[in-house]
Amino acid sequence: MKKYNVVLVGGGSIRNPEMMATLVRYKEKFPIGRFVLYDIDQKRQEIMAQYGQILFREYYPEMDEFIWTDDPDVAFADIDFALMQIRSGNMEMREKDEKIPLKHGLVGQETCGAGGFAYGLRSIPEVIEIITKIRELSPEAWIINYSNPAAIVAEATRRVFPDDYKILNICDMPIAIMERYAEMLGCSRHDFEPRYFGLNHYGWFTHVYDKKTGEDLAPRIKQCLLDGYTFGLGNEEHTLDASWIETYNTMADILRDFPEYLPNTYLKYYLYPNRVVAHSDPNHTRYDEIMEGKYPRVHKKLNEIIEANAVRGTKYDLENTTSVHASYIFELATSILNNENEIFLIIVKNNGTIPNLDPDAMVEVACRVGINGPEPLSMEPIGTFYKGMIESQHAYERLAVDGLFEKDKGKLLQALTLNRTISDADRARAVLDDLIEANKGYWGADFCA
Ligand SMILES: NC(=O)c1ccc[n+]([C@@H]2O[C@H](COP(=O)([O-])OP(=O)(O)OC[C@H]3O[C@@H](n4cnc5c(N)ncnc54)[C@H](O)[C@@H]3O)[C@@H](O)[C@H]2O)c1
Ligand SMILES: O=P(O)(O)OC[C@H]1O[C@H](O[C@H]2[C@H](O)[C@@H](O)[C@@H](O)O[C@@H]2CO)[C@H](O)[C@@H](O)[C@@H]1O
Ligand SMILES: [Mn+2]
Repeated sequence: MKKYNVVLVGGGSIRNPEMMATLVRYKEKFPIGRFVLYDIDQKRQEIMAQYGQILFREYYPEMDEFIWTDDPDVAFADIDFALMQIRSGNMEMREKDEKIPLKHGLVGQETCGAGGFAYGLRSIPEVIEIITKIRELSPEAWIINYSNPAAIVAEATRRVFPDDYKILNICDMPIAIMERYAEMLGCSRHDFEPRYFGLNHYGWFTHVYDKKTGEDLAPRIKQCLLDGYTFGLGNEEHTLDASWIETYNTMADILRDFPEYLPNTYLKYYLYPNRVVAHSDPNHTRYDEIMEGKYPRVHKKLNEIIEANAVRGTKYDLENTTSVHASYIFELATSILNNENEIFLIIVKNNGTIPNLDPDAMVEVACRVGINGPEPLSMEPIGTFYKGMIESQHAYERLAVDGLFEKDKGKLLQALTLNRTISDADRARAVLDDLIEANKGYWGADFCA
């Protein structure tokens, strides 16, 4: 059986332990020849590499080679799959993305509103540079990108690599929501076949079909939510924190106001920005929660494994090492390679899938995915409320990318003014000036006032 060469771009990511452990679980369906961690920060990926050595020695002796590097020429040569998870500007900039808007009384979030805008303008040049390099060295590689904010990153990759069907932009939020529905109904998310539409972090489930019977379970899920079902802590590292639990539980509020479809969690930032700001602490955001929780928790576990291995050469326990996020990525990769044509939600060029939206918009919809890439499932036209919401957000996304590519501050101001979390030109101008200052050296242009 053919073995595949895989590079994980952003090798120091805090999600890497679960990615590597999931790689092991998929070795039958997705056998690996060479596995590469690539990061601009070798020091950051050192601990991941040490863990990987232990893991692969014990559970993946069939792997030919495992390396970690900060050299793109080494990392991207002769690659079949690139999985991209970079955080441009790292957590230091995430803190600014979250706290600067809050100073202006605006939503401060990693991927939405003014913070997501700043992050997007940093991500786009770096993602494009990496994909360009991958294409130079491995023209046929599949590139699965989930570096955020995926919506405007996808808009940029569509423009720069228009015919490249092997670049897939994805998000795990809908799948993480489906995992929560499955807990609610006492089944598995693999029992579901979703239908979904929107932009990334800005969409709705229209149906959640039972794969075996064809029954649409959406009405039951809605009823449970409206009857007061509450989400508690999840089983995974990323669902252990209070802010995420609150976000999951906001889905019921959204549904009470807009009962037609099951909402994505992120709609809370666009539908209730004032409430979100009122409940935010400008000095303690998701950034702080991660630095106090997820980062030390993951590093502690890795250090324990590395120390135990040094003393006893222990067999490390693979239980509880995967995640919805990692599983989803490998489910997608294997559906491509084995031409399984399973359904995934992918960010693709609309091309008439949602008939009454711009054909060029990068929409997130249900697609069958096999060796020839994603094939979107066509939909009925969407209603006026959803169309209006999506069109204004899509205009924001396009203007943000236009402004970056054309080095046009006026378009950046137009973008932020249109964003529903802002909707006011005075506030858009003020926050833009602060973001320009904070992002000097990142946006690829000097957007002086
Ligand atoms: N689309 C989704 O649904 C989804 C889900 C989870 C995570 N993400 C995204 O994945 C990314 C990683 O998240 P995380 O919390 O695991 O990150 P993290 O902050 O723990 O790690 C990110 C890594 O990226 C590296 N990096 C930064 N710029 C780079 C560049 N230009 N080239 C190579 N490496 C670079 C950093 O050095 C760091 O090691 C973020 O963009 C996050 O938003 C997206
Ligand atoms: O605040 P963070 O950095 O912990 O997470 C931000 C990401 O949140 C969404 O993702 C999922 C996560 O990846 C998944 O594993 C699940 O278990 O928890 C998160 C929320 O439920 C989002 O889709 C990503 O785009 C964000 O980067
Ligand atoms: Mn996402």
